[in-house]
Amino acid sequence: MQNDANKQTNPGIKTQVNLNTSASDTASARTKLKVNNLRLAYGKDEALKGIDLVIPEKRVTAFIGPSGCGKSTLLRCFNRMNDLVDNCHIKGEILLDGENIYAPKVDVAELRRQIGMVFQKPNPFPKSIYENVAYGLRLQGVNDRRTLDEVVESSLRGAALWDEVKDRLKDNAFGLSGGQQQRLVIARAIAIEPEVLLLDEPASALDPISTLKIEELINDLKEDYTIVIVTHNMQQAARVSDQTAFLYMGELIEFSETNTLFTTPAKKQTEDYITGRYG
Ligand SMILES: Nc1ncnc2c1ncn2[C@@H]1O[C@H](COP(=O)(O)OP(=O)(O)OP(=O)(O)O)[C@@H](O)[C@H]1O
Repeated sequence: MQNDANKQTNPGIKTQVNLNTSASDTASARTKLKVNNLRLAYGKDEALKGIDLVIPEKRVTAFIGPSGCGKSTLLRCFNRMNDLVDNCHIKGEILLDGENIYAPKVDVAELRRQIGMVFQKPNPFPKSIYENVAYGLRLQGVNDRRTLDEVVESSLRGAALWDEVKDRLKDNAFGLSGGQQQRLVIARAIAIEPEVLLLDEPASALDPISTLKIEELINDLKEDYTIVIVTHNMQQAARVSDQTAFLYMGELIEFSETNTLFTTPAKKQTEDYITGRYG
């Protein structure tokens, strides 16, 4: 999905790249996810045409590219969300810590616990702030009050929301602002201790200040989690990610360090896209 207000095609991008992680940092990172010749078709329409990609652990990887190029489809493959789509055919493999997540023996519910997902529009449950965060643990059968209290607090702190909600934990989550709701959803995701967080345009429905908070949060979260983010906003990709994949019409055109991709792209198609010539 696309939010034109956030769609950035500003050639000035080159001055705003994230300089936090060097190429050698990423090169030395352990591989968390490995995509091997991944092909996906909705019916007869190929949306992913043989993707190969390595996602390093505890780094932020961004997917960019024009609308319809397959960013969200690729993201959804990592926790098998596309399994829920009728007539969706997938070939190839995705290895999580070396194990193919598409192998028949894989427990998909457990996979989705390990690989959490946050969507474009905040989707808290119609419950209290506390119960939103406790939800996953309760599903796992945890009902001990002290354990729940501890996890709710640490998850809300982890999502940089605790100070804003600690005195209103029993209030309905719908009373929070959009940006707070999105951080609540992130708290709900991290409460069950995933290893990977998939973020599908997590800030595109938010105002600039909430967007900034989410970007700061992403930077903090990568200490503990492997993060993959889809964004239309190239400045955002440049600010938050360590490496960036540029997709075009179902193909991975270029994948490199974010600094490199935005300053000296290897492919003309990438350069055309980041300088706003199409997209
Ligand atoms: N559930 C679906 N059924 C059929 N076709 C789909 C489905 N989801 C996506 N597609 C198609 O797959 C292609 C890739 O879509 P996808 O949403 O992954 O692209 P995207 O790059 O994330 O786009 P956007 O930036 O607009 O969200 C598009 O042609 C889209 O129409």
